[in-house]
Amino acid sequence: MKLLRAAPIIRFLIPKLHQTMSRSLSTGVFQNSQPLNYRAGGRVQPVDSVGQEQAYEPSTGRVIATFACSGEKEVNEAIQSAKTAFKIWRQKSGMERSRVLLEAARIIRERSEELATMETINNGKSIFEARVDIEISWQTLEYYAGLAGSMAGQHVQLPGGSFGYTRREPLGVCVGIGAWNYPFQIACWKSGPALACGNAMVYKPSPFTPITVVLLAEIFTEAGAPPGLFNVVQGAAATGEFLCKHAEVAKISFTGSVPTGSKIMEMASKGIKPVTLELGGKSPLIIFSDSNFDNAVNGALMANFLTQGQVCCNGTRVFVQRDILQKFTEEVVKKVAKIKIGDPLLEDTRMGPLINRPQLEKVLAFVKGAKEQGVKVLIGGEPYVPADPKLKSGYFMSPCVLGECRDDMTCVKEEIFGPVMSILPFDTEEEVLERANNTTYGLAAGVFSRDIQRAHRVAAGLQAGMCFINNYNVSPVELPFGGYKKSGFGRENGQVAIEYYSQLKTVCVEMGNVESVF
Ligand SMILES: NC(=O)C1=CN([C@@H]2O[C@H](COP(=O)(O)OP(=O)(O)OC[C@H]3O[C@@H](n4cnc5c(N)ncnc54)[C@H](O)[C@@H]3O)[C@@H](O)[C@H]2O)C=CC1
Ligand SMILES: C[N+](C)(C)CCCC(=O)O
Repeated sequence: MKLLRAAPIIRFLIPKLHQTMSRSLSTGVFQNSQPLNYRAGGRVQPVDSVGQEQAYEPSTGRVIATFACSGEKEVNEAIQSAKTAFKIWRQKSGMERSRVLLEAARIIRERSEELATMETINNGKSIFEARVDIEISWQTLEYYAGLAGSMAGQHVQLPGGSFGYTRREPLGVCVGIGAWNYPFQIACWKSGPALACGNAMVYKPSPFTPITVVLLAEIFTEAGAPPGLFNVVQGAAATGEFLCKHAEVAKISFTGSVPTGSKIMEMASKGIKPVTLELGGKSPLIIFSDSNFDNAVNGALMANFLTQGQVCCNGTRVFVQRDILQKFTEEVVKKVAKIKIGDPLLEDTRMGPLINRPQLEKVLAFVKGAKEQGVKVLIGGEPYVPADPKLKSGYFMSPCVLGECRDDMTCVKEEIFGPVMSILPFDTEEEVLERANNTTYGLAAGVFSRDIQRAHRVAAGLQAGMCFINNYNVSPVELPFGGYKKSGFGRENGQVAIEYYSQLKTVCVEMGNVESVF
């Protein structure tokens, strides 16, 4: 059982366990030729537009898709398409919805190599990681398929034979707005519970990663979803705003940065629409000297370098108890030096390029600023040019570890969203807890210790929605995920996500006569 849950990570760490499948695509060849909008059960060109965007293959810098950003009319078309499907879908029993989700999960599993390849081409993460993302994605749909059949209300007996009952009802047309770091997985984290509860969805991926979400839309249709149940519009902020302001949208679920989250909440407030916000973080990872040393080192790597460090829940502030600081730092640096950077579609690559040039420049500027503030760059933090000539225009950098950091430095306070780990020494539990919590964010946190009482005590004291003990960045779909403080609110995954995609109706039934007071 334990092994099953840990399967993605084990595969990640022990590559040979995964069967290499033949792949028709290699880096530097994919070119999108199909429409990227999806509504009423098919790919369409948008009926109007607000500008144009280009999507890149980050490992080569090539443009792989040029597309129109959906305008107000197209957004409305997608919402009307969702409304049509909602009328059919809301009438289905939980078991009927479950079957569609299970079939979608099966198709994703069957096509996982193709989906992982496309995710790698458009996002830049290594094929190894993309496979894990796809695995988490179908597991999400399976999990919510499992819950769909058992969603139920409550029956309450009242005096005189009267009674009441509650019905768990869908919200209607839900909007999902996604980030570029986990394009397919984020779409599954949102659509899984949304559809299980009987809603329809209009989804807007990040304009940097428009490709794989449309494949998900096709998969839902193939799995038997009514046309319009899951629609895709493409574009950036303007398209997102049309969605958030639309009167017929019942709920918005957003993953992205804090400033955008704040704007979305503001727009949603005008229509009294509920929102789920999965925002950024600057999460602490606390390593006590009594930890299992190798696990702690591996935990710090998992907390910082997945998806080139572009992960909202990354544990980028690594607090290390002073007596093991030197040994820990040396071991981390030794392991970081071995991370294989390069073509993300190659089996042995563990780090691909960042998402785009501005992101690369932003991250390198953080490292430069950190140096100016007095940190010691222990390794990396430089642009990286792979030997393969086709990768010379890719957005690569070497993974970076910063030593001699202080809590007041910019690199320790701000979300970098790149492969940069800051190491900070500490002495006592009380001190480290206070420093760990001294941030406006609260998405995740981690603690490594062999002292179980201390580990649980520290986890209880950490102001973060997702706390890991003796591991980091595993994400079983069964467990709720979401933030405290400015990292957002609402939860994805776990049973609780149902609460965020449904509403409760109370029906009060009188079995006697109406006793009027008039
Ligand atoms: N917490 C997380 O998982 C993520 C955090 N970030 C952080 O945000 C920084 C900027 O990345 P972006 O992709 O620009 O993030 P963003 O927050 O601007 O974009 C996320 C999504 O929101 C959409 N969007 C942007 N403005 C909008 C608006 N006014 N109304 C509705 N939708 C809107 C975007 O098109 C995208 O689909 C990154 O460097 C990183 O620091 C980015 C992506 C994910
Ligand atoms: C899968 N995991 C835990 C590494 C990251 C998921 C959160 C995100 O969208 O950044």
